[in-house]
Amino acid sequence: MPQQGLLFDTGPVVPGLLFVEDAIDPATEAALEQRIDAVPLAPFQFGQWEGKRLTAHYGSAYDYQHARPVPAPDLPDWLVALRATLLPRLEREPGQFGQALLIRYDPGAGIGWHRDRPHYDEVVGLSLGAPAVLRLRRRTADGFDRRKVELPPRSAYLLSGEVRENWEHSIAPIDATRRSITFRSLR
Ligand SMILES: O=C(O)CCC(=O)C(=O)O
Ligand SMILES: [Fe+2]
Repeated sequence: MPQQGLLFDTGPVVPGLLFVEDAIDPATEAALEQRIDAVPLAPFQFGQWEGKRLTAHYGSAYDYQHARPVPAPDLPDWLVALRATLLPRLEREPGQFGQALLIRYDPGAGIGWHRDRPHYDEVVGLSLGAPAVLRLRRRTADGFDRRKVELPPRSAYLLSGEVRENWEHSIAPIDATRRSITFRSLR
C-alpha cells in the first residue's frame, strides 16, 4: 500500500503537501484580485494550443516551444510584499521563491493533469475567489492512486518532495471565477 501521508482536516493527502486555511484576510484577498485584474493577462499558450486560463509571469517564464526557461519581468512590489508574509506561513524562505505566476480561471477554465516544469522546485499556491479542488494522482501498476484537497478562498498550499516530484495535479473547471497566485523556487 502507498503511504497515506498525514491526515489533515481536508482528508488524507500526500507527503510534501502543506495546507493553510485563511492564509490572508478578506480585505487582502479583494485587493489582490484587483491587482491581478489590473495586469495584462494573456491566455496560456502551449505551442499552437491556447488554454482558457489567463496568466502573467514574473521572475521566470517557460518557453514551451523551445522547452526552456526564459527571463520575465521582476516581481512588482505588491508580489514581493505578499511573498514576504505568505511564504513563512508555509515554513519557507521568501527569497528562495524567484518566480510568481498570476492566473485567472474564468468560468469553464481549469488546468489539466501535469507536474510543474523540472527547473522549478517547490510550489506555493494561494487561492482567491471561488472555492476549487486540487486533484492529485500518481500512476500505479493498475491505474491511479488519487487524492484531493479542497481549496477554500484565501487558503494556501505547498507542493514539495513526494507530492511535487511523483504526483500530478489538476484543477477542474468550475462555474465561477477563481484566481491564484503561485510562487516557485528555482532549482
Ligand atoms: O491555480 C493553481 O492553484 C494551480 C496552478 C498550477 O498548477 C500551475 O500553474 O502549475
Ligand atoms: Fe502546477
